[in-house]
Amino acid sequence: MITIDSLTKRYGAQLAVSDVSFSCTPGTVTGFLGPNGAGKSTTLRALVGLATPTSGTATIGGRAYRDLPNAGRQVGVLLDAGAQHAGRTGREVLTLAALVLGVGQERVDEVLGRVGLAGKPAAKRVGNYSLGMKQRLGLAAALLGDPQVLVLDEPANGLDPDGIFWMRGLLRGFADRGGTVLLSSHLLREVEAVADQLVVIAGGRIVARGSKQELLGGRGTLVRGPDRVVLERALRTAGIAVVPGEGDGLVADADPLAVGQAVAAAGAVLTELRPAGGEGLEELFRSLTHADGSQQVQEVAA
Ligand SMILES: Nc1ncnc2c1ncn2[C@@H]1O[C@H](COP(=O)(O)OP(=O)(O)OP(=O)(O)O)[C@@H](O)[C@H]1O
Repeated sequence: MITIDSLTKRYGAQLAVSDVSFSCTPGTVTGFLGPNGAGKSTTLRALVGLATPTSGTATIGGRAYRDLPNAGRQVGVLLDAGAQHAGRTGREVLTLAALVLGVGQERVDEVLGRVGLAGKPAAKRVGNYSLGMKQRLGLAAALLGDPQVLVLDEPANGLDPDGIFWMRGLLRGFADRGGTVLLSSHLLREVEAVADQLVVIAGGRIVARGSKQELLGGRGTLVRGPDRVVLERALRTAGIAVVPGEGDGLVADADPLAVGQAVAAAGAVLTELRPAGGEGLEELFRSLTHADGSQQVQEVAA
């Protein structure tokens, strides 16, 4: 269990993180989302003892990271994949890490295979690795101690689509076996496919938090047709409440099957029928990641 409680971190006059609270439970993947400079890395660094909170706490299993006995056996951390020693081979990096952690050398081969670096890639110098290979090596190092918790900062950076798909499977499997995963990203869609819980940060503050279902699932069914008035009448006649949706759409308070049946019974025409929702968080996210880099912080119901 990861618990971030009223965490605030200042760097001089710069308030990097302000009163951030959330928790991550075993068996789940939590996506920690926010635009560049939002405070994700600072929060993760405070969690693993690399930044000292100005106030508040960040704990794992109720203890500060630096108070955990042999922390690497309990928490796998990947913060900066580029930080590996460029002159060592991938295998050497892991062999040294295994010595420090006190795990057997057979674990090195095991994790190399698990991240797809077994064989020739493991014998290459890290300086010659692509960013995607460095991410895989960083993940191998995080998994080496067979931890129950993973803390990963932008782990999909540099991975190609196959690599991203592979990583999702790995993280999902880790959580399904009871592990706790906290991963940061600045891309909503990247974590949506794997996370159960989402925490959105902007300008150092939490702006949305909840299960993926709550934040993206939305409620009701979005419908659109060539004649909005006819469509609305058909739904109301069937006893289905209707409110205006995005653009010229309508959001009906019923599941897609009931909505489709009501519309068919009235002989009305549909051009779109789908579960409503997601627009709120999408919209918030878009407004937080303007192309000009400006940020607007909005409070949304969490
Ligand atoms: N060591 C530091 N000294 C001064 N300011 C810092 C330091 N580290 C981070 N900051 C500032 O704190 C804020 C949050 O930065 P942080 O790196 O946590 O954001 P982030 O969400 O991880 O961004 P990115 O997606 O770009 O990595 C930024 O304004 C950043 O400039």
